[in-house]
Amino acid sequence: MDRFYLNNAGLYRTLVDALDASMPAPHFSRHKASPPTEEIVTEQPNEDMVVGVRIRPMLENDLTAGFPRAVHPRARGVDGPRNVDLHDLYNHPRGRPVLKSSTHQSDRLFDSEATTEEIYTELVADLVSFAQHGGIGTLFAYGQTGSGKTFTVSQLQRLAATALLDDAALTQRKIHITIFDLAGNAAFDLLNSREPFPVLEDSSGTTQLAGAVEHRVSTEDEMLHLISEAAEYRRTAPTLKNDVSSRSHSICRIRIESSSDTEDGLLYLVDLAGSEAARDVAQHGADRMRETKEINMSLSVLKDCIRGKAEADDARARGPDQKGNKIHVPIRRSMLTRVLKHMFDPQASRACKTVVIACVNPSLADVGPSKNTLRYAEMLRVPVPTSAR
Ligand SMILES: Nc1ncnc2c1ncn2[C@@H]1O[C@H](COP(=O)(O)OP(=O)(O)OP(=O)(O)O)[C@@H](O)[C@H]1O
Repeated sequence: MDRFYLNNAGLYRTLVDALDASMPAPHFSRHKASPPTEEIVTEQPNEDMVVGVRIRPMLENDLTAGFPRAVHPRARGVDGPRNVDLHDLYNHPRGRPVLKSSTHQSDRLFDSEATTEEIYTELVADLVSFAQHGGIGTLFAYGQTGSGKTFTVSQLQRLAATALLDDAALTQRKIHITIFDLAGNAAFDLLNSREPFPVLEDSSGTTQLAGAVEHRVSTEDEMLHLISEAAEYRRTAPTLKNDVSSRSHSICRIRIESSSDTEDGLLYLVDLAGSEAARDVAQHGADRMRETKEINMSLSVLKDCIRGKAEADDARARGPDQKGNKIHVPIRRSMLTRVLKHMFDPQASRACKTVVIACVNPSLADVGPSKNTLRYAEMLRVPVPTSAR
């Protein structure tokens, strides 16, 4: 496929340049929330579940190989700067290759030149403050291997550490950090030499990280040091797209002790394992194939849980006779969703806010996985009703 793209790079550029950027491209259908009821219900984006897209810059090896850029922010003024255009090239059996374009929606878009500081300010600072006030804030970075997830999350961890330990009011409160890896059905403590530990459920159904060491931190330097130590222990393996690809989900959990009787605030920063195409692992044998299958399964369960919870909330907000309680959220189907059960459990009482950053590599070489990432991101967006009369 790479050869096909490179051989037709000139034609591809001509076809993309000839497009009218102000016209919306046909976009993939997005799964809608529940069908309308007799009441009039207006919808707005779900503020508790924000989906952003980060387009990483083209890297030196994409540019030197000659791959054009295939992912672009939609021109401002038509459907706003939040949407992304993606142009793929298809081999036509009876003629020259044809361009197939699609537009994908997001709540917030960060193009290649955006800095992680901007992402922090616009999306993550709110989660940190929410956790400081006793809520549970969770950030996920999702995307194909080599799309910039680890780059993004590692910088966000540092920015969050600075914000938390810079805050004078908070220095009175105790802050604890745990960083661990989930690979298949096993959990490993990245702040204890990658020691495995069990994930258990207590009698009240709450997930417990039995044996994972929680470190109390009092200064920014202490926290940054622990974050660097954990990065050293992360499980990585080379893929076609990334020499140090993360083959596990890495979870940084920061607990902020409450100063009153209320529950402690929690902040989860999750760097998900790269969704990797089968062709990337084919040359690495059966173990890697199994690992990739497990990763893709857990990412699919994560999507089902995020959607299931949002749909249950949505149905409940639409009225008591809706089927909110009957929507199945498959929390138990993967270790990742069991660990993050608090987010998905329709019966959970604690307030949660979630941000997903879908990371994409803009190169034409990765256009297929980028499309999958953008579709995945769209599926996580479940609008909420704002009013009913
Ligand atoms: N916004 C960015 N600016 C500059 N370089 C970036 C950016 N995002 C990613 N990169 C670079 O791209 C490469 C791949 O990034 P990274 O390792 O974060 O990908 P990943 O999505 O975590 O991959 P995997 O899932 O395989 O672990 C790295 O060399 C990283 O430095």
